[in-house]
Amino acid sequence: KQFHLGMFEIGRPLGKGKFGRVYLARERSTGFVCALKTLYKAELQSCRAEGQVRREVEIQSNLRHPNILKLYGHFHDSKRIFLILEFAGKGELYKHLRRENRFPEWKAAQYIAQCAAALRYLHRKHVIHRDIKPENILLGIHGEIKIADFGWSVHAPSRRRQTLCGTLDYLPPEMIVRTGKDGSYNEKVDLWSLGVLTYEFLVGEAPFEDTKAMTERRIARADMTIPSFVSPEARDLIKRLLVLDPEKRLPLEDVEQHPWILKHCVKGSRTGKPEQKSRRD
Ligand SMILES: COc1cccc(-c2nc(Nc3cc(C)[nH]n3)cc3ccccc23)c1
Repeated sequence: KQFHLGMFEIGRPLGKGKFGRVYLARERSTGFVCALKTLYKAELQSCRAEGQVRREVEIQSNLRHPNILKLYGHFHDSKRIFLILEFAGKGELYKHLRRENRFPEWKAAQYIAQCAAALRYLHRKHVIHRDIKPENILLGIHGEIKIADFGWSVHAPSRRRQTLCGTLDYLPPEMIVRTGKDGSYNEKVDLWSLGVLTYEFLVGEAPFEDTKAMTERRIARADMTIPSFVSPEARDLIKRLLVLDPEKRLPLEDVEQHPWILKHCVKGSRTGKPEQKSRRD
């Protein structure tokens, strides 16, 4: 299907992404609301990120899962590339996390269960996300998780080529120090990141947050302390994901069946969750 800018009514800018801005948009003929992400070609060339964007489009446009942000299509003009993306009504998860400081266990467990389901779907398609962190997760209008930003995703197994920029907090040991026989790694990197995400949801900061050098050292030793206010069940899950040996990390099927997840995610079970009032947002 051919798309072009004239097909869309551009709404308010939602915010600024890495290589451009994101706008609310409506497709004129159908009234369909979406998010239009603009990427400036010049900037992509200067950061040699065209390959990442090509991969993002190729991978994300073939994915269909309720917890993965849909990419409906793309087009470009002389200066920009446009990605037509699903609109997630509640925006960036990390803004909610910063505002609330940390999530109650029932909310964190529901988010982690949805991330695990999305990762299971990705891994079945041999796609590694490689960049699971609050900044790359959006929230749908009903508070459901939408994993976005596949700029770093690749087909497994893989060897990293692009130098890593931005935070190391979420990277597993095997992506920091070349221990793997040929420095390659597999989808188990996403299991480590899921452990970091669980910790950050419950504690409000990443487990290895420190100076760059110290973070690398602490990751390489899985050196973290879990505060005493974290429940024993949640602590158990974190410890089973933040394991140095990728092969010994808890598989996603077992994450979804973990006592901490079942306690908070199975309908009607004792969750201690405040009755969900039908709040007007
Ligand atoms: C930096 O702040 C940014 C950047 C990009 C998007 C938002 C944002 N996004 C969305 N939804 C989206 C975004 C995409 C690609 N699909 N659905 C909703 C929001 C609501 C309030 C504030 C901000 C929002 C913020």
